[in-house]
Amino acid sequence: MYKYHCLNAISKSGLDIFPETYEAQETMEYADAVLVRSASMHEMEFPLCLKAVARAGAGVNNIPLEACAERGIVVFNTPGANANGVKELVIAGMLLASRDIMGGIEWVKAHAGETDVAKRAEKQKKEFAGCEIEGKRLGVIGLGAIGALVANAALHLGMEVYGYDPYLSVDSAWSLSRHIRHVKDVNEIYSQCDYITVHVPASENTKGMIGKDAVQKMKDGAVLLNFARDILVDEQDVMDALENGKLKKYVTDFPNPQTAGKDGVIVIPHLGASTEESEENCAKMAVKEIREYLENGNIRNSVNYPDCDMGKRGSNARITILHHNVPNMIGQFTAILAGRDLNIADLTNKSRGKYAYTMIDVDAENLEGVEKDIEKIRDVLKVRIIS
Ligand SMILES: NC(=O)c1ccc[n+]([C@@H]2O[C@H](COP(=O)([O-])OP(=O)(O)OC[C@H]3O[C@@H](n4cnc5c(N)ncnc54)[C@H](O)[C@@H]3O)[C@@H](O)[C@H]2O)c1
Ligand SMILES: O=C(O)[C@H](O)COP(=O)(O)O
Repeated sequence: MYKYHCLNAISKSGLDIFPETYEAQETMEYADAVLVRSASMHEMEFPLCLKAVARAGAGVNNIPLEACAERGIVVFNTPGANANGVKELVIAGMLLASRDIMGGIEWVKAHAGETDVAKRAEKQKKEFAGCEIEGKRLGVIGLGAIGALVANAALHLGMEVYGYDPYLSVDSAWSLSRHIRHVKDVNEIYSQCDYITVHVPASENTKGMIGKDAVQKMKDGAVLLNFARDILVDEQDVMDALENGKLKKYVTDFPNPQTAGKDGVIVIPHLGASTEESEENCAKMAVKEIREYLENGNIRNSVNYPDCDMGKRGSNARITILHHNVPNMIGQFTAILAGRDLNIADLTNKSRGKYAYTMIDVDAENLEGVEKDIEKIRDVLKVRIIS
């Protein structure tokens, strides 16, 4: 029986994929796997039994990736599973920044019940007028799952689209329309675009990437959209730019005391991925990743260990070893098996930075003592025998 714990509400259609051999737990204490959305895990203590954390979503800045790796906990995310939900909200964000739709709606609410509301609205509406996005230039920083969808959708809405991503993946490159202008210097986005939207992961490298320097280079009256993470933007610099009229609007999906309720800022309560479809897609993908890892040892879409796949486990026992990426590990593992006269049917080893993963299928059912012997090897972080 496997045990899992949900740190956030996870869509039922995903959890329903767990078979009867899985049991939900009220706490993490005895869990083999944890499912999480945005709950911060940085201050949490992890039990020894925990083997996997699946982020039902994209951003993993709420999870201590290295600490998990050191404890032999594989962290997964669900790439692209909520990208369409975010794309649609980004388009909405551009429209909300272009016309005072919200101001207009508030005005109607305030005058509800007045018999001449229709006549007064016709007089008042000039106060809420704005511009169209067709023909305007959009700059997309980060052309991954979300950025690529936003860029393509904006083209279809008649915008001219510039895209910047120095680490563009082959998959994203294939998905991008050839009509998107591939920009090599982000300053071109700052100086040329009417709308700028950021879709990069939050990390030490990207923190504060849009600050005073970037804002000063932007066109007067530009609109900045941030549906990625608030820490990517130096929001004090953006507030100053709104106050002095350099920027027209800042649209953000991340409320905080600095921006909430402030003039010129449209703050959405982190709704990018909060659609039925995105929540289902993320939950289903997260549950499948956990099952694949717990039942077969296969790692798909990890963010702290290499992906590694030996297919479904057959009648052989499968040994899986998470370890540091240092020399002579495989030699030590195979020596333990050779010493017991065990035949290796298949073996795979993959590495990613400081960490590596070895999977070994062995022609035997009884591997008594093997797990303990491998655990004793220096630089081994977690061993499992799936049989
Ligand atoms: N608002 C929401 O609800 C919501 C939902 C999903 C994701 N997000 C956020 O959006 C981020 C992006 O999501 P995604 O699914 O598109 O991820 P992704 O991994 O598919 O794409 C990220 C892209 O950013 C690029 N990149 C990295 N550093 C860069 C840099 N310095 N300059 C330009 N490009 C850079 C990468 O090459 C990659 O193509 C997530 O990390 C998360 O923080 C927010
Ligand atoms: O990174 C993500 O996937 C989003 O920010 C969504 O977060 P949520 O799952 O908490 O809505």
